Amino acid sequence: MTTTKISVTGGGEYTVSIGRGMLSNPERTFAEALGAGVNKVLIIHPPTMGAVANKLRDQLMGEREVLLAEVPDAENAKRIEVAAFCWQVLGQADFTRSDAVIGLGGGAITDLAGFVAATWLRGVRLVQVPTTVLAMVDASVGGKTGINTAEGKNLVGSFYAPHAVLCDLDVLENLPRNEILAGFAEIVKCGFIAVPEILDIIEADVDVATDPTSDQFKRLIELSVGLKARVVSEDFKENGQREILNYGHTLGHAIEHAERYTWRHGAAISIGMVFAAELSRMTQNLPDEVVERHRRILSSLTLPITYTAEAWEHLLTTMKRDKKSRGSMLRFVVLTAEGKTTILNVPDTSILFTAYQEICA
Ligand SMILES: NC(=O)c1ccc[n+]([C@@H]2O[C@H](COP(=O)([O-])OP(=O)(O)OC[C@H]3O[C@@H](n4cnc5c(N)ncnc54)[C@H](O)[C@@H]3O)[C@@H](O)[C@H]2O)c1
Ligand SMILES: O=C(O)C(=O)C[C@@H](O)[C@H](O)[C@H](O)COP(=O)(O)O
Ligand SMILES: [Zn+2]
Repeated sequence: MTTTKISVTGGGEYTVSIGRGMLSNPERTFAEALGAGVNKVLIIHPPTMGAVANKLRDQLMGEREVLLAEVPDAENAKRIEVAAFCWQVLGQADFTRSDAVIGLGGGAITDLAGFVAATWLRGVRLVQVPTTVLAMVDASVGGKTGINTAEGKNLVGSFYAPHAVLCDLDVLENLPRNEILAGFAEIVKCGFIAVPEILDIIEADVDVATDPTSDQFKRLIELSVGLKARVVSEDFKENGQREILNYGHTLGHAIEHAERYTWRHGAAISIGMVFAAELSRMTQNLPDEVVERHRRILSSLTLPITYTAEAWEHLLTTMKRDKKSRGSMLRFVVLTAEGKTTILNVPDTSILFTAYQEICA
């Protein structure tokens, strides 16, 4: 299989490589990705990637010193204590500005590793090696890094572009099916906000589309990364256009917070997208069939599309802390048509409650 290379220019120039065999035969690919002059590398990984990280360390050792930092799994990695542990490892091993961090894992790990690389000595080289569908199509690209706080999702972070992103599709072989499907929430997001071809491919045959060995799967990864690359290259720091990538996230992040970060990100934003579609129907005359298409496609991926009525007040409180808010004004990404977005300012939250009732279980 040929490796697809997608260029990104936001926050620096780098390439996202999508292919196979990069981890089983890493020496050349990683030497190229790390670039010249790197003497020390810290691989940050979750327990599930321990064996892969060990093997990678052994293969990269020699030319450079390679250390591992195993951190807690999933959202438990996105905590200030875990970032502090990584800073301690870097400090005790005398990492300098010519050294590098590799983020090897799902989106939680690439967000954490990005944050650690952005903050250590105010910025060291970062190579992202995403190992989930979600991290390949979204989290590893575009330079949003961050951790959660008790008050909300990703409330602390920075924009810090990687030096390279390596998506080795072979690593998905052991990714549980529910994680593959959760990652598809972000792929569906790309479909509704800008690339309807994505929706057609999933609808044509959901089993083939979600099979990591199929051509359709690779095409979906490429289409999603391609969209993200275009958007973040134009608006790295989210001053406008980049907000479209937050479709479904205003409510989705509030659900993750309500569930104390135990839910999969993709599951929460699946519900968030149906909510945003309902809001779009009410305010932008988005046709019923587009709203129903959200429900049909997300359900075909076994993703949730409803949430509990009792949670509303908590969700509203949390949504006010969303990064798109300006003062007391809540702002939502909504659709004017399939593939077309706009921003909805919401001075009066009663309309949000009406839309929420449409998604209550
Ligand atoms: N920075 C961004 O632009 C951006 C974009 C989207 C999402 N995110 C963030 O990404 C996170 C979600 O990422 P995620 O869905 O990848 O979750 P995750 O990182 O929690 O990984 C999901 C699970 O898969 C396991 N895993 C990872 N790779 C595996 C593999 N190859 N084989 C077997 N198991 C594997 C992990 O150990 C974990 O249990 C959220 O924190 C979200 O906020 C960030
Ligand atoms: O890259 C972006 O921009 C996104 O919004 C992509 C989202 O899928 C991602 O979950 C992101 O981390 C959300 O960012 P936040 O600024 O709302 O925390
Ligand atoms: Zn997301």
